[in-house]
Amino acid sequence: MVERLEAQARAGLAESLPQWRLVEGRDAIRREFRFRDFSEAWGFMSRVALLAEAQDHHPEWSNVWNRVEILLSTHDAGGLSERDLRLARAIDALGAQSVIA
Ligand SMILES: C[C@H](O)[C@H](O)[C@H]1CNC2=NC(N)=NC(=O)C2=N1
Repeated sequence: MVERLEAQARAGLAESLPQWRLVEGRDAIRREFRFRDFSEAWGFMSRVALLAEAQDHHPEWSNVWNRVEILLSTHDAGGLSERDLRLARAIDALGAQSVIA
């Protein structure tokens, strides 16, 4: 059973994951990544897909050419859990290499 995040972890989100934003109307976080072109965006998505499989935790996402939008929430918990934070941190580490600032 996956537990939803406690108040303390929520309060620290802005500091622990500064590039992610809470989604309005839903217990989820999102971040948009931009790359040089589609090929780099797709390469990033491939790496994220492998991560997601390894963590058995999967993003809701979309891609438009060089943009990748990722939303994280834990379906099994009905909202944010530590699993989302763990995946977000790992995605940040991947995305840092090729994102256009
Ligand atoms: C059975 C399997 O472990 C679960 O369905 C996993 C798979 N990936 C998942 N991904 C996300 N985002 N939330 C989940 O609750 C979830 N559950």
